[in-house]
Amino acid sequence: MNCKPPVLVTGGAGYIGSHAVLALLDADWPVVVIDDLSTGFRFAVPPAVPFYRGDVGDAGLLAQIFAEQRIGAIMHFAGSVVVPDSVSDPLGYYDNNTVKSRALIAAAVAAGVPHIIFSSTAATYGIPDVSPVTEDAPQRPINPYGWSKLMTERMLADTAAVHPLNYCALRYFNVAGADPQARTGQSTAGATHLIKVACEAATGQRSHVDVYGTDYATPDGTGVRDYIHVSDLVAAHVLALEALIAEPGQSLTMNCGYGRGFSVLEVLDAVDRATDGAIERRFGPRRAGDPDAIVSDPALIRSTLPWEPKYADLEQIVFHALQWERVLAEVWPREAETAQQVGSAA
Ligand SMILES: NC(=O)c1ccc[n+]([C@@H]2O[C@H](COP(=O)([O-])OP(=O)(O)OC[C@H]3O[C@@H](n4cnc5c(N)ncnc54)[C@H](O)[C@@H]3O)[C@@H](O)[C@H]2O)c1
Ligand SMILES: O=c1ccn([C@@H]2O[C@H](COP(=O)(O)OP(=O)(O)O[C@H]3O[C@H](CO)[C@@H](O)[C@H](O)[C@H]3O)[C@@H](O)[C@H]2O)c(=O)[nH]1
Repeated sequence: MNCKPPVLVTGGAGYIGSHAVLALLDADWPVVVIDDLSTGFRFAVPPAVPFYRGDVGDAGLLAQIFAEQRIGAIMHFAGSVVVPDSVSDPLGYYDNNTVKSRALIAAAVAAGVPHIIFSSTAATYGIPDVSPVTEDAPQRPINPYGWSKLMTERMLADTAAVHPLNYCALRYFNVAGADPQARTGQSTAGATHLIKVACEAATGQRSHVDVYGTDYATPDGTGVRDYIHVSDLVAAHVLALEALIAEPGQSLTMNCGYGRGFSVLEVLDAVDRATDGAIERRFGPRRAGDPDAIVSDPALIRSTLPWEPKYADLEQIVFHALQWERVLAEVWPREAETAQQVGSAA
């Protein structure tokens, strides 16, 4: 008999959340999803998983889910994720990421749900003085997105201090790639993430890739980031959940990255090698708010969790991202259409 309690995955129809659902199921955790499908896709969640289409800020719905499903832990992915949009619509971002996270935390406290894992971000560090970045580096976000996440980290810390709840805030660096079995991937329309954009260009869905800035203080002048494979990232979530359950008095805040940076040009070279192609590169000005380089120091997560990344390799990240792009182009548009028809009929 499976005695693991059901895990509520908020944003489980999105890019990272849908991988978390699969990782939890693969590890025999019962899973329940809440997602408003604002950027997610119903087809990304296996049909057998209980699915609530709704808002993570809806206290009544949350109370209903906690009672109906006997939720024992939450993985909170739901949110708005496009940094430039947070600059043009700060109140929308504070609402969706901060105010609704507050509602979720309050509902968890009211229902006695004892564990929360939260999607935080390297964007809470802003432009770091030193890279690799350790968790005790100053957190000075440079956009509302980063602030909206930092405030949620703070709410969790203050809440855990006075309620019987522990949490794990995972500060993701640059998430990329897709499920190696191509069961899910990044399906976001109009995505802005470099590896997704480059894979769309390599598969003929875009004419070119804009390279934002060539005068950064990096070896080739383009921005350097620490790309983490989404399957390794969600594996860390499952281990973090086990750690929270094992040590209920202890909360955790950890970077999620590999500790190795790649420049924009190195990423484009890797995609070219994988496809034996040559993506057109258009060199342009810097994008506002981009740091030169941001790379994680992964020492804490490596010493805290028995986490052994399986795909810590740019070639594999690109391979899986391209594999998903091909699946998405050929198969999923039909699925998406069907799912949308079902959704609108419901
Ligand atoms: N992708 C990255 O590189 C990255 C980096 C750092 C942190 N994160 C964080 O990881 C989380 C997941 O990001 P993603 O890349 O999978 O984005 P995504 O847009 O693919 O997924 C977000 C999901 O949440 C759902 N959602 C949004 N608002 C909701 C609401 N109010 N109620 C219910 N559902 C809602 C969306 O429909 C979507 O399915 C986000 O919190 C994001 O801030 C992502
Ligand atoms: O078309 C593009 C897209 C990106 N870049 C560059 O590629 C790098 C990576 O950019 P992107 O993939 O957009 O990621 P980031 O801006 O680094 O932000 C991501 O990674 C952060 C953590 O580091 C998360 O907080 C954010 O949610 C997530 O979007 C940066 O140097 C960009 O300037 C380009 O040159 N051209």
